[in-house]
Amino acid sequence: MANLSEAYESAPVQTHHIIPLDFQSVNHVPESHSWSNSDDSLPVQSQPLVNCEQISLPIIDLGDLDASKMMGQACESWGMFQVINHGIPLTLFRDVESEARAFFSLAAEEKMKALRSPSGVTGYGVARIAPFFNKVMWHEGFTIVGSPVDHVREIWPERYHRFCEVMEAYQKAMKELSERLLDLILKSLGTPEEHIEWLPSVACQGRLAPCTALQLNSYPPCPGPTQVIGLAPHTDSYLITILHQVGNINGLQVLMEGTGWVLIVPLEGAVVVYVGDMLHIMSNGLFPSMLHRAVVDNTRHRLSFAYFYGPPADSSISPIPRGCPSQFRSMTVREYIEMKAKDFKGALSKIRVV
Ligand SMILES: O=C(O)CCC(=O)C(=O)O
Ligand SMILES: [Fe+2]
Repeated sequence: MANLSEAYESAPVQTHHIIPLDFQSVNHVPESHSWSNSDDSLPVQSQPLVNCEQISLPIIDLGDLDASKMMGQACESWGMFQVINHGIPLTLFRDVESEARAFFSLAAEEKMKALRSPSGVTGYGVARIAPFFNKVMWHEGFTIVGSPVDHVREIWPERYHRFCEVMEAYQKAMKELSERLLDLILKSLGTPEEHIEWLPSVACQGRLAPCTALQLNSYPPCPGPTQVIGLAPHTDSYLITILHQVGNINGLQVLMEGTGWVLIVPLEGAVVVYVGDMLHIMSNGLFPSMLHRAVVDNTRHRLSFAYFYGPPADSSISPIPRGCPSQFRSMTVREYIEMKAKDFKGALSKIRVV
């Protein structure tokens, strides 16, 4: 996604919206992080942050002959599903976990050496959506677009190779999985392949690179978990997100119409796949891009890895013609990312035409 950098450069973030709290040095929730009585409010304030309802998301076996149909149904009804038999070795998840833990357990001043720049994408920092809220999230992250080498070498001049190799292997595996999943999801929509030249299955030599990013999320244990929010409610921007939740620590919640916030309990070995805004647009609103958030634990350090996959930066996205009027105008991936970086809550409604 190196070629999307300009979209982010056009919306630089102030340094205080990048530097995370030094979590190791606090034993109470500072006012800046206490969301309990803030105007931002937690959108559905009446909903408990913890002990909320749990749901069983559809679990789809990638080897199932009906996988495409099942994915289409899950995307339509839930905006998400879990995948098993995805072919990603458990050892790869463990390697990413061990590198992520090595990084996030460093002292704050060490992690600061890998800080994201105000107009950059790769590096250490709080979530990009931070400027849109008055309160600060109980979260630190490491975003990787392309290679993290320049940032990690600052910290580990001797052993940065290992971190980079593991992240590269994970990005490669996630890219392949994203493309398999997208082929199946788009098939379920009856997409005429020749209309989408960037589709993996139509891939030809010289194909433009898709926009991808890997986000390592860290939610340190919190002395007041009900006062804080790990990641504030948001939808993801690209086509699909593949999320791996480390261990059996609950955290991911999704806002379901009529029910409220529900917990997506981690399932060992499975990944959660969700529809992002661009797939919502392509499906002409048929597949919802769900609002989701992360809550934190009071004793355990939760990690999650989110991989975002989108079309090449200059390709245009628009609803796939399926006989109904288009709900969205077409725009390039770059334009959409720029809009969302400036107005993350209003971007989708700005391009809605009906
Ligand atoms: O940590 C989680 O469960 C959610 C992460 C997420 O939504 C994101 O990185 O966009
Ligand atoms: Fe997300």
